[in-house]
Amino acid sequence: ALYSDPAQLPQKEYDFVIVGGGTAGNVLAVRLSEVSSFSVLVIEAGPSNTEYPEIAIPFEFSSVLANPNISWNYYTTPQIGLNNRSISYPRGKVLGGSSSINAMIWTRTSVDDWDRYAAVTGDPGWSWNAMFPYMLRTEGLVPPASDPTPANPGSGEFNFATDYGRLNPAVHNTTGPVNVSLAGYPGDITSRVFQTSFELPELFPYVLDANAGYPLGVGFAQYSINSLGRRSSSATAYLEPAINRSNLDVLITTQVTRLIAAVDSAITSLPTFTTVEIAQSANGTRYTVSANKEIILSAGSINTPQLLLLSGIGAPSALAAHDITLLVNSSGVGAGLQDHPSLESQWYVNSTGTFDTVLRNATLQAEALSLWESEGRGLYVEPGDVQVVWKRLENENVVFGPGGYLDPAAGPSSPHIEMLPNDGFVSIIESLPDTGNFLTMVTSVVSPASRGSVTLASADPFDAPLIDPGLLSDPFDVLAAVQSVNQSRQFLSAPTWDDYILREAPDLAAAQSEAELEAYARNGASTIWHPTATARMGAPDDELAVLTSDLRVKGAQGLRVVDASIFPYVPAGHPQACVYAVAERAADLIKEAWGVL
Ligand SMILES: Cc1cc2nc3c(=O)[nH]c(=O)nc-3n(C[C@H](O)[C@H](O)[C@H](O)COP(=O)(O)OP(=O)(O)OC[C@H]3O[C@@H](n4cnc5c(N)ncnc54)[C@H](O)[C@@H]3O)c2cc1C
Repeated sequence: ALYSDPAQLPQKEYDFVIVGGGTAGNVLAVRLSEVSSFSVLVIEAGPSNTEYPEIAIPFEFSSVLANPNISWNYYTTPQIGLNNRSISYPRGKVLGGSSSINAMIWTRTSVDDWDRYAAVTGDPGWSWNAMFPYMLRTEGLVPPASDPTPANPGSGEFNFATDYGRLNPAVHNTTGPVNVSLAGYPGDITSRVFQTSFELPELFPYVLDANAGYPLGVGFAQYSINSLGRRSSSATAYLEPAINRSNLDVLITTQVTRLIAAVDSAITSLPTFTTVEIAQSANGTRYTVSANKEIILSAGSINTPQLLLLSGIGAPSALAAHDITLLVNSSGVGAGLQDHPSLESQWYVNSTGTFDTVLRNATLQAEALSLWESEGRGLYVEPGDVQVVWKRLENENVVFGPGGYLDPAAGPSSPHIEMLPNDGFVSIIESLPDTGNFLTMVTSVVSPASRGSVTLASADPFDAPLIDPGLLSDPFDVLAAVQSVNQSRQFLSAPTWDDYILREAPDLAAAQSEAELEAYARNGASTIWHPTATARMGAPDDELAVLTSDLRVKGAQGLRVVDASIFPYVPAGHPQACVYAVAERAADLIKEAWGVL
């Protein structure tokens, strides 16, 4: 059942206490409560997703992510690589967590990404082949909104209405909880993006399905969106159907303030975490709830390291600075934050068919919203993009050759760069100009070399931690960001764009020399919101690994981390599908540990 007041909770003890009803937390809640003898409590700091119906509208995601009632409203520290700018750093604070506020792009990344996780942890269970069944388990592929025709491979000329060679059904599952679909609205540029892969096949080959482990090329993006054009989140896909289970309780609008080790911990060699302290506000009453079996931290890549530190798990100096008693010496907590720097570059286009036209016209917006509501059709069923381009750097041999950079990508199947062609003006920094129609290339460095950190600003759990993603702090990432702009220009040089592209937006047009492009990147870059690796798993002898490969906190008992913090490297793609798959595997690891699998 759902509770919003800790005083109303029917039990003080559960087998499993899950901290965070977000992407991973809800998967665990549902999988663990499948075992009728387990009792499970989820504690979520934010409200219920059902109180915010706009969460369901894909096209509204940019206002949803900025809604202060369902986000932690974080900012980064001044970023040296971004000319000392502090940038907004939204994280979901609502049931579903960031899966309720994200841009819904669904990518499993590459074979090499997963095989690297297996290699660095020494656990073959994290390899692509071993994780593939979990990627399938979480997914329920459905036809896109307003497009119920089954897949029908085609090639060459692209016709949105009849050509469905847009994914490979053999690598998908139709029966899992999260609805995944292709974009349900054709947009203005879809056929030209597709055509580019035929006009420049050496540079931008067509890839039928980027979720088959080999993403490089131009392909149709997949989204966590259902056939009615509604967002599918861990709240709607996992939690809602299970919320009435008698062995599952969910407590919302309540923050876990620290984890408490059992008093008799001192007599065992490792502290055993058995209890969570919770509160609804900084000065509110503190309550406690206990876990008979395990506490599972699924608070996300910012709040998980914050909670570990607040609970005495971290580097001795980081804890001493805030007078927190050290229980577990773990210097990797918060240390390895990795994120994807992104840039938005705009071109003026010779069309009125982009979404800019709708965004400037309240009547058209109301019509689009009503079409979405009544029929699940039209512009509002997708977030503004349809396809995605995954690329490695040009002149790789030069970039990574003798005297060059170390290649931060996991291997040859992993991209360095992502390009997302958007059907209108998209910018985190500027608002929509009064006139003109646009194409935006949202580009990101998806295999970055930079790393940053999450540290405590104070010992008060209601204070935001210090978030330093280190964006563009490594020179390789600057080079890759510059190349992402060069490659966008190359992409739009295909003949199919000749009668469509008018000119570059002024700030882009001014960025021509290497130095100008670097300045353009540093002035314009932000994040595509993929922080990871703040409590990473690793091999037993890896001192900076916070977790063993079965996601237990090293040096402690009774405590696991299951969320985006666990990745040793940021996945070279959008991480949500990876987080779901990790949580599915984690549920099996936990069931196995307690003898029910
Ligand atoms: C704006 C945005 C856009 C994105 N776009 C995409 C995309 O298009 N595709 C993609 O694949 N990925 C995207 N991502 C990333 C992806 O959504 C995340 O990597 C993923 O959802 C993280 O899952 P998680 O379980 O680690 O954390 P979350 O889903 O964030 O869950 C953590 C939960 O824990 C709760 N919590 C935190 N601290 C506490 C506490 N102390 N007590 C109680 N509860 C707590 C939070 O409120 C939250 O609900 C995006 C992210 C954002 C923010």
